[in-house]
Amino acid sequence: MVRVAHQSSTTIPEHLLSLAPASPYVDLDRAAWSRLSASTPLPLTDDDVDRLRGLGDPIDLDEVDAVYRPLSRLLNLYVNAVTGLHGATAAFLHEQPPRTPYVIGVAGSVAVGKSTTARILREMLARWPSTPRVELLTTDGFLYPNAELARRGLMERKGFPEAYDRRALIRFLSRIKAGQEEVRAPRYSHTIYDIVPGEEVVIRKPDVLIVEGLNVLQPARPSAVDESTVAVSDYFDFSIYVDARTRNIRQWYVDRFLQLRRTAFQRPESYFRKYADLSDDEAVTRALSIWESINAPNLEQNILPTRGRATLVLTKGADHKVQRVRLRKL
Ligand SMILES: Nc1ncnc2c1ncn2[C@@H]1O[C@H](COP(=O)(O)OP(=O)(O)OP(=O)(O)O)[C@@H](O)[C@H]1O
Ligand SMILES: CC(C)(CO)[C@@H](O)C(=O)NCCC(=O)O
Repeated sequence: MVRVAHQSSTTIPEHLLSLAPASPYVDLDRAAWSRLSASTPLPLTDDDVDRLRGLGDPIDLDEVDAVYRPLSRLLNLYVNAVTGLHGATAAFLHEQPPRTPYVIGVAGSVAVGKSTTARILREMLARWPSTPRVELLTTDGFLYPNAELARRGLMERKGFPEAYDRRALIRFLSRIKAGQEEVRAPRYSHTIYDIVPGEEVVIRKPDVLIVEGLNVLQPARPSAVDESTVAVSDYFDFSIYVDARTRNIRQWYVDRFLQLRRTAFQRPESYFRKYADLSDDEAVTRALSIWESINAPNLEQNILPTRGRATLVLTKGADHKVQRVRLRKL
């Protein structure tokens, strides 16, 4: 038997160290990241941030200034660069440049704060002269209706990849990218916990479309032989993964459940009406049980493994503030 001596990393020769795979990301702490946009104006006010904040998310103008101002500047540079590239292709082909929306994906766990990130970005990007029309879409609308989930035995798998009509989502995105005048998607309601029959979201040729969802960075299924070999993220020009420690996200989920119990769950049409009258202890137990049986396994098995596919990773601390930003540079 050959014994391999333990070698500390300090003893690895310099020329071998350079062979280690380079990370595709540049890793910046909050202060370094926020210094990158000194000359970019901050277009939002305290009132705007109050309006855009999600339930339980303490985001404030300071956070928007430190984290979202540089991000909106970076995205503005990218949008202009892609427009230039489309112009180059069109000039080469002797064609008019196409007007296709710039598509941004926002991924991350349930309760991590994706929708707040998406709403803030929408507002910031809309203030740039080159992208006045920014639309937002959540992939919740592409969940199968509850009746179909029940038929497939998937009611306890909401948010898992198999609970979505992936083909319909891909069809939707291909129409968006083709520059179709009007593209429609089903509407999901958190209150009734289901697709709303007969209602649609209509997207009309925006300059930027932000697509937010748990599953947006999932790779294509390798076994499929039809259009589903395409991944949702193939339609993205840029993607953001909102990241945090699982134990913090679990806490945010439970806190939000307690808040919803006093608000949305009270509505007669709420699917969770049955939880409205639970005591604090009972509500915490119920929320933890949903978290541990559905949202945590989905995070671990399906969402976290897609983090390395994102263009940008925002890492939040226990106080929801972004502590670290990783930007793909390769
Ligand atoms: N059962 C519910 N009833 C009413 N509103 C809800 C319910 N669950 C979530 N919401 C609201 O809908 C918003 C979006 O919730 P959703 O579950 O899609 O977000 P998420 O996936 O947890 O992501 P994030 O918190 O990252 O935006 C939340 O901010 C919350 O206020
Ligand atoms: C609709 C999703 C899947 C994503 O937004 C999520 O909010 C959800 O309902 N998850 C299922 C478990 C739960 O009710 O938290």
